[in-house]
Amino acid sequence: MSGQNSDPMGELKRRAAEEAAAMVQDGMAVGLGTGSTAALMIDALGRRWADGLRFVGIPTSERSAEQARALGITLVDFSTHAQLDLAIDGADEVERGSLDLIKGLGGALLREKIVAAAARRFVVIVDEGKLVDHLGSRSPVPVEVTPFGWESTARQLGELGARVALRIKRDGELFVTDGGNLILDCTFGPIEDPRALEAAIGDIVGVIESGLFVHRTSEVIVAGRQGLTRLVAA
Ligand SMILES: O=C[C@H](O)[C@H](O)[C@H](O)COP(=O)(O)O
Repeated sequence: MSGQNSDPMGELKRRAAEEAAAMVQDGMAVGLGTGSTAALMIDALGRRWADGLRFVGIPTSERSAEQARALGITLVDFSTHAQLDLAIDGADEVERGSLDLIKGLGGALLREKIVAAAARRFVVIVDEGKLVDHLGSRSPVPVEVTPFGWESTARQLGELGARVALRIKRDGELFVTDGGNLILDCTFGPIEDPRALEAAIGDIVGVIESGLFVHRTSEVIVAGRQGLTRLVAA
C-alpha cells in the first residue's frame, strides 16, 4: 500500500501545523508548544528556519526545547523576552464557540499556560476529534500540584466534584513534570462554567496550575475530513 494516503488525518494535522508555522515572521518571539501536534509545527518551523527565516523561540517543555535545538532554532527565555508575539500549541479539548481549552495530557500545562499568557496571540492546532460542546466531555482536567501534601490537595479537588487520579507512567513510575511536580487528573464530566472551576481549583493550596485555559485562545486551526477550518475567538 502506498504510504502517501495511509494516514489522511495525520496529513491534515501536518497541514494545519504548517499553516500555523506560516504565521511566524522574521524577528518574532514565538512560544513553542508541546505534544504530537506541536511537534509537527516545530518541524515545519525547522524547515522555514533552514530556508532563512529567523526568529527566537521559548519552548514549553524540555522535549520541545530538544526538538527545536536539534533543528538549529535559537531559544531564549523570559529574562530577555517577557512578552511574545505569538504562541502556537496543541490542545486536548477545544470548546466550540468560546475556544476555551483543556491542556496538559502531555504534562506540560504549567509552562504552556505561562507562555500562552505572555503571548499577544495564542494559536491552537487540533484535529476535529478534539472539538467538544462542553469542556470535560472526554478529557480529565490535569492539575499540576506540589509533591508535598498531594494527598490533601487531591482530597480537596475531590470536594469540587472530581474523580481524582494521580498520574502514573506506563512503567509504573510516578509522572513528574519538567518543574518537578505531580499531575492529578481530575474527571469532572461536562463543565458548565470553566472560568469558575479554574478559579476554584486555583484557590486550593498545593495547586500550582490547572489545564483549563479560559479566554486565552486567539484562533484555532482545525484539521478535519473536509480540510482545514480556522475558528476565531468571538
Ligand atoms: O501537555 C501537553 C499539551 O497540553 C499538549 O498540547 C496536548 O496534550 C495535546 O497533545 P497532542 O497534540 O499530542 O494531542
